[in-house]
Amino acid sequence: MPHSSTSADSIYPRPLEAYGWSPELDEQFASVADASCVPGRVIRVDRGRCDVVVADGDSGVSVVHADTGPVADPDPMKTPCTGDWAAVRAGAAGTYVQALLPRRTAMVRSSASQRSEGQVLAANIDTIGVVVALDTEPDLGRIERFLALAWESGAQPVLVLTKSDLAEDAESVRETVEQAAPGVDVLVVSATTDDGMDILAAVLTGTSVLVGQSGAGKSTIANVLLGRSVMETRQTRSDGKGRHTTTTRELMPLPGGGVLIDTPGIRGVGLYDAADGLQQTFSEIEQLAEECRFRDCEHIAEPGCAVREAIDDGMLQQRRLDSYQKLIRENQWIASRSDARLRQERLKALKTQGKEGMANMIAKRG
Ligand SMILES: Nc1nc2c(ncn2[C@@H]2O[C@H](COP(=O)(O)OP(=O)(O)OP(=O)(O)O)[C@@H](O)[C@H]2O)c(=O)[nH]1
Ligand SMILES: [Zn+2]
Repeated sequence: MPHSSTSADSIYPRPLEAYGWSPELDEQFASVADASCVPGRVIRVDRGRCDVVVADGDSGVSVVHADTGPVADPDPMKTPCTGDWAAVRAGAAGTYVQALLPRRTAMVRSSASQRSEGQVLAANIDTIGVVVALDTEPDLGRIERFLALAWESGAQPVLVLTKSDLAEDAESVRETVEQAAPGVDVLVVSATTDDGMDILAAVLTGTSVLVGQSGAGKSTIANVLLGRSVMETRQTRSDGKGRHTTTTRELMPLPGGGVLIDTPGIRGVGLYDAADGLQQTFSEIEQLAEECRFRDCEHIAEPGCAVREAIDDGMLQQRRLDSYQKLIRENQWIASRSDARLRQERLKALKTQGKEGMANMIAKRG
C-alpha cells in the first residue's frame, strides 16, 4: 500500500535529518516502501546483514540489524553499502531491508579480486576531502588520481592540505597544487593546532568522506571534526537476544551538521572506469584539445596542436599532460580487463546454452 493516504508530516523522520535525510527523499521513500516500512540509513554492512539507523520516537534514533536478503544482487554494484537509504521492515520473519532508495552518488573501486568488477564503497556522498600532508613534497600525480576518482563519484572534491604546522611554505604549495585541481577548493589546515579547521568543517557539507595516502592525517582530522565522540547506540535485535550497545565509526553525524563516512577500504581507493572523472580533473586540457586540428590528436608533434602550443607558451605544464595521459592509459587498462571478463562470461553462457557456433565466432573475433 503506497503512502498516499498518509500526510507528509507523519512520515517525515525528523531525527534522521542529522543523518542527511532531506525532503526530496520523502517521495522516493514513498515510491519504494509500503506502509509497514520505516526509512533508515545504512551505517555498516556485513555478510547478508546491515546496521541501519532509524528514527526512534520524535527525537531519538536507534540502530536495527537488518537482513539484506530481499535486496541481495549478484552485481556488487547493486548490493547495499554504507550511506544507502533504505526502507526497512520489521515483521514476524525478522527485520529486513525491503528496498533501497536510488543513489545520488557512489564511490566505486575495482574489487581486489581477479574478477575486476566494480565495488561500491559508499553511497550518497556530497563532498570528498582529498587529504594531503604538507610535511613532504606533494605528489601531484597522486592528487590528480584521487581527484579523478572523486569527480567520477558525482561528489564535489575538496583538497585538504594538512599538517600546516610542519610546512615550510604552505602558501607556495597551495599555489602549485591549485594548478593541478581546476574547479576544486584548496584548504590549508592543521589538525594539531586547529588552524583552518572551522573552514574545513563549513566546507564539508552534506555527507563527506576523507580519502588520501596512509599517514596523510585523515583520522586526526576526523577526530577533530567529530569532537572525539564515538556514536553509541542501542541496537534492537529481533533474534530474541534483546538490546545491546554497539559502537560504530563508519557513518557519524558531525556536531556542526553533515555526516562523515569512514568505512574500511574507502581511504585509499584505486581508479575504476573513471573516464568522466579524468575529464573533469584535467578540464583545461580537454578544453584545449577541442582546438586541436585533428580530432584524434595525441598532442605529440601533430601540426595545429593546441595542447602543445599551450605548453610552448608556458600556459600548461608538460608534467600535467604526462599525468593526464598516464591516468588515461591506466583507466583504459582497467576497462579492458573488465571487457575481457564480460566476453569470457558471454562465451560461457553461450556454450552452456549449446550455441557452440556463435561462441566460436565470438572467440575467433577475440
Ligand atoms: N604536526 C601534525 N601532525 C599531524 C597532523 N595531523 C596528523 N598528524 C600526525 O600524522 C600521523 C598520521 O596521522 P593519521 O591521522 O593517523 O593519518 P591517516 O591518514 O588517518 O592514516 P591511515 O589511517 O594510515 O590512513 C599521526 O602521527 C598524527 O599525529 C597535523 O595537523 N600536524
Ligand atoms: Zn593536440
